Amino acid sequence: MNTIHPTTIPALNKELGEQVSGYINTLTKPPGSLGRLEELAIQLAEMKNNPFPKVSPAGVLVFAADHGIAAEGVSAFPQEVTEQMVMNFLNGGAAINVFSRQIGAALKVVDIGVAGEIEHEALIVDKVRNGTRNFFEEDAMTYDEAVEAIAVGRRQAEKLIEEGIESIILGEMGIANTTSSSALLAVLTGKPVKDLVGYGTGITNERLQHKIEIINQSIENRKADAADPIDILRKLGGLEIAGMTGAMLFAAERRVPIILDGFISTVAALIAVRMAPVCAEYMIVGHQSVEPGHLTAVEALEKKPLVNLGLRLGEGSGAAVAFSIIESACRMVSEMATFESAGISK
Ligand SMILES: O=C(O)c1ccc[n+]([C@@H]2O[C@H](COP(=O)([O-])O)[C@@H](O)[C@H]2O)c1
Ligand SMILES: Cc1cc2nc[nH]c2cc1C
Repeated sequence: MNTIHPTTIPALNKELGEQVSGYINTLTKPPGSLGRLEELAIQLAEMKNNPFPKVSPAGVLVFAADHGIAAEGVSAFPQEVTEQMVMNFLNGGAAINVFSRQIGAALKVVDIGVAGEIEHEALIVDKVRNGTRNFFEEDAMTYDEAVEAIAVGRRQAEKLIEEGIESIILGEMGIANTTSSSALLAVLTGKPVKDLVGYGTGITNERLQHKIEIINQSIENRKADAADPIDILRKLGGLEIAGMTGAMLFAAERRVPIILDGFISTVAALIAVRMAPVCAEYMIVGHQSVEPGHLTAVEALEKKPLVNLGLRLGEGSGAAVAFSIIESACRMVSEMATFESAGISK
């Protein structure tokens, strides 16, 4: 049996945070006037153990996988779209390609569990299996498969971090993964499914009711142990979700700031945090997704999204758009003049 890699995530350097907070008050602006940018700058300094942290260049890791639960008619799109969108990522035409180029981020696409076989020189194939099983009928993954998918995430994050990225965005692509994420979140938080489920890629109201019923019945069928994040993940999860969880744990171990995207990414984050609570300290929620469960997941992490732009795409797109705000926080500390250096009276 595979075993989960033990995590050794360092605590934040709070003492340095205090010093950076003092320094920010010497910059040429009324104290506190840069609001959340000031909080971000302090949090990043504490994460990176550096008073002048950098988040550029960012790395974007997109994990793609299929879901057996798609067979229950829970998405507005057919399963093949997962594979087709992977080709679009590889050809540079998806939203995440555009936004990654805009922020100068390296983008890697990992096939961790797409149903079909995709061949492309730029695709990282690190596949655990060809999609999860239909969790309405059986466990989505075996214990070994879930642990392997987490290990894939760790391995791919390590490769990207070794290339010198200063922050990481985890994105995903997987038709039906809002169904999986809603089921995971319901068991993780104990909240009613109907309060968490949304339209995903754009289903009708009628289908939404069907999606809620499928999730409720699946939760009853699978009987996941609410106190065991791996049991929940393997029974109701997705391979790309497990991959993101593993990548987040690894990034936190290396003190690399993690920028969360939407609903699926934040549910993966909550699993990582249930496995290793200190991991939450390394996370920043980039944006608030339209998917209703997202806010529940964000609140469970005790976070606040940076922006709300009405996005519900996934791929890491919202995190990439929010990245510039985080970059501004870094530049504020490293580039602004102090009252003393600028000769301005306090
Ligand atoms: O990130 C989000 O908040 C988000 C919200 C709704 C949909 N998505 C994306 O849409 C796909 C899942 O939607 P669905 O309807 O097939 O479950 C998957 O590829 C996600 O990346 C993503
Ligand atoms: C076209 C399309 C693009 C996506 N990107 C992430 N999830 C997606 C789902 C669909 C349907």
